[in-house]
Amino acid sequence: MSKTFTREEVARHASENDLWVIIDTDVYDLSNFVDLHPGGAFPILELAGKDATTDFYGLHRQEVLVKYKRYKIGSIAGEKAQFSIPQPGELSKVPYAESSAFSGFKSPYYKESHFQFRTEVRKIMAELAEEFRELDQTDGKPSDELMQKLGETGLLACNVGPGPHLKGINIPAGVKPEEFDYFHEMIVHEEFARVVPRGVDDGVIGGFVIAIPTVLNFAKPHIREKHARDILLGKKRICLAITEPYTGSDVSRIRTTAKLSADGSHYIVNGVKKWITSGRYAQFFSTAVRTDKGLSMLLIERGEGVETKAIRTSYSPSAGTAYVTFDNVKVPVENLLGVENQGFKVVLSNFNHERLVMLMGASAAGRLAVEECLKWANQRKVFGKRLIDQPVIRNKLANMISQVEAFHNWLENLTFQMNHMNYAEQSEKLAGPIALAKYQATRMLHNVSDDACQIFGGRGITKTGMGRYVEMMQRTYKFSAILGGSEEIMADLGVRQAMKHFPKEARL
Ligand code: HEM
Repeated sequence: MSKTFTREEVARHASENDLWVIIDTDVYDLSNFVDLHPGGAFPILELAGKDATTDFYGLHRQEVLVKYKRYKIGSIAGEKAQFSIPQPGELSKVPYAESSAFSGFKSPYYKESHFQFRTEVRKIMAELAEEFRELDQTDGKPSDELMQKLGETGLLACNVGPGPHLKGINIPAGVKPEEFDYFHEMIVHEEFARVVPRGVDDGVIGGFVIAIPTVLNFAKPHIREKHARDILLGKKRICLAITEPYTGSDVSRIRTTAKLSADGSHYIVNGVKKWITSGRYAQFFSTAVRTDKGLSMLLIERGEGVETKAIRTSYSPSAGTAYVTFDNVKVPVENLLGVENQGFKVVLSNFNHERLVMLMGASAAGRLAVEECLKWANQRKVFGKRLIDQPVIRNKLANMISQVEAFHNWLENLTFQMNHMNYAEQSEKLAGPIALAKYQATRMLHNVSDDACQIFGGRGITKTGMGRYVEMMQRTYKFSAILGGSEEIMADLGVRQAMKHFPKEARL
């Protein structure tokens, strides 16, 4: 049992060398920390021996108390704590912090297994949270151990939807592969977005999510057998190499060539690729090339003639964004993905899923901004009042909440359609709505991020501390508006797809 003290006892420890403070009902001995304190000694000295709760929560995130729990020596006798530190896996009780089904509202979409699954995934992610955050601060590479841990927990494989690739995978909460659906997948992306800074997330799963389906669905069976499992278990890494300096969304204009050797045993690949997410870390490049009569996809293994160098983007070096050069790279013909000259089919095949993944992450990112702002507005005091007591702040929050909720409801509908349509129907009916939803998602992020930053003020543009999430969001949300089909192309595609189904007989 932890020690208890009276407030009078704490008050007796009020000098620089013997310095205790009370935060909520816990007592901290900061004598050895005062000179190490990142905020300097002065603010703590002023509160030596006193209750520092209000000042503490005005300046620190609660996670600081978890990180420095070694300084806690006990609690105040007979007093009940006002604030609780969430346990791993626990859902937030802040209004709108969880989607409605997870905050006590009725929903037609989720079964018991989804609730258990979220709890387990949240626990796993909580264990890794500090490591992810540090990667964003240090611009580090997601380590092999981290990738393997994600692989072992089954979470990497759960990032790419339901399907035969889940056979033999240890899915959290004991979900059976045949039970796993797109709502389970949504939960995975939401939980990643809650914990993993956006750029780091791209370094960890961004490249993988868009590339592994090309192997699972189009590689020759023996090539799939040889590599897919290692990639799903985080032992090897893969990226998708399509865009080039000359062409982003306009895939038909790529210039990288693959010429068949005279004996027909391999292709010789030459060309360059740009903005390749996690390319710096990848052993495999699922690559769009120009063959004699069209576009083809090849699985290229890192080796002689393959070079990657870092592109300095604004979100995070941890994303491993690369400029890739292929210089006379020999690729065995068996590494062809799909059919020669029909690579477009491979490229297009995963667009709906890739965008859906981005929507799921975007939804959770917007929601987390709401939670952060509600907490901050409730605890931050200015001009003698809490921020939430200012109508202008409540108006911004209303704007944020309504956009997040509206978007999430659409997303749940689309996810439901994914669960109940076969691949052909998904391709036929969902490309337009998913494109429009992506357009809507990134407009939502733009607005939410802007409001959140104004609510957090200087902290919203500071990488560490109270506003670190909002700063990260400001710095990264644009990536979702550009990658996976730019906002403008998404909007246009959505309307063009709708017009394909416009009835000829309809007139105003
Ligand atoms: C358990 C006790 C405490 C711990 C572990 C702690 C730890 C920290 C840490 C890690 C930071 C850096 C946060 C960042 O990244 O921006 C910080 C900043 C700061 N702390 Fe503390 N602190 C404690 C108590 C206090 C108390 C009692 C005060 C009194 C007011 C205080 C005042 C400050 C100030 C003024 C800053 C700078 C905040 C800013 O840059 O906006 N701290 N503290």
